[in-house]
Amino acid sequence: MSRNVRVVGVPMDLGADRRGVDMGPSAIRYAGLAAAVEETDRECIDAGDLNVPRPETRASKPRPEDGRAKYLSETREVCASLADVVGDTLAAGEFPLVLGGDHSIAIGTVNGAARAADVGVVWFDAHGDFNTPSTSPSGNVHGMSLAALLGVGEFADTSWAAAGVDPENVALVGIRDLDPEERVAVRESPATVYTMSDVDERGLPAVVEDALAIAGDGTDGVHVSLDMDFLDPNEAPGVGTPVRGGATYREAHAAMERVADLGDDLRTMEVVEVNPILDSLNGTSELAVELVASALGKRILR
Ligand SMILES: NC(=[NH2+])NCCC[C@H](N)C(=O)O
Ligand SMILES: [Mn+2]
Ligand SMILES: [Mn+2]
Repeated sequence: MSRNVRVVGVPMDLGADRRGVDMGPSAIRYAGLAAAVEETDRECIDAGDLNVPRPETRASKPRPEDGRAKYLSETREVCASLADVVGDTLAAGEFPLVLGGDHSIAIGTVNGAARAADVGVVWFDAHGDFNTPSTSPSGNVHGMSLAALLGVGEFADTSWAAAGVDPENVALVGIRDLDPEERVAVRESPATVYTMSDVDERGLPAVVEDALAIAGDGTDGVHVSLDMDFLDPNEAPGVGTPVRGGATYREAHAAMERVADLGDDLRTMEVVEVNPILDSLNGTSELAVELVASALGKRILR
């Protein structure tokens, strides 16, 4: 993967209950992203941030068509522009690196990635993000994004599903917190779920190798979605929905080193859910930068 990297920030917080995750792109840049990318012998072009409506200035009433999902229409608009940027970046031969923002933006990234190709997805997360408006206990769209882009449940009737993504080519890694109905939905889905118990039994590198093989099987490339709450909160405290028992620092690096082994088959990547307000001295952003570098091929000996 020797393409130039185009960074796209999406200061999105409409899909999460907390303000602050909108500052993620800025904090990740401040933690040295461009220099870390350039250390992997690629040019780092920063496309700036997409425009995201602020919750304080939205039209006062929620739109009835959004049902129980908060800011669904606004999220749809942001994701449509993100999909355009990602699609154009790929068409220009560059590598799109998307910075969140909450995880709802994955709907846009994956739609862009899948616009001109069949893609598989590896979803590193404590959560399944497999709720739908009717199953979500919170109404937060960041907990529905994977279901939305796969067209699960009510999302089957929307145009959210990324056409080029077959759920058979989707693997979730690190899962340890599912809502009751969400658990049923992931089990019924053809997507493969590697929970933290699988990681305990088999080790993370072996699990990640299987996940990447599932995503790459018969597809044109792989999208990697890294929710920073995949990591243990001791390592990554700056996230809105922390869950104990996550990946360690070393496991996360080992996982991203396997991702780097994809080479040119790594099509797109996003890092989401960094919330600098909840962080300790920007450490979660610094870790996000390190993990991006590992995914782009940085190694200890070079
Ligand atoms: N991308 C995330 N951090 N998602 C957390 C989702 C939490 C919970 N399952 C919900 O749907 O509200
Ligand atoms: Mn997530
Ligand atoms: Mn999560």
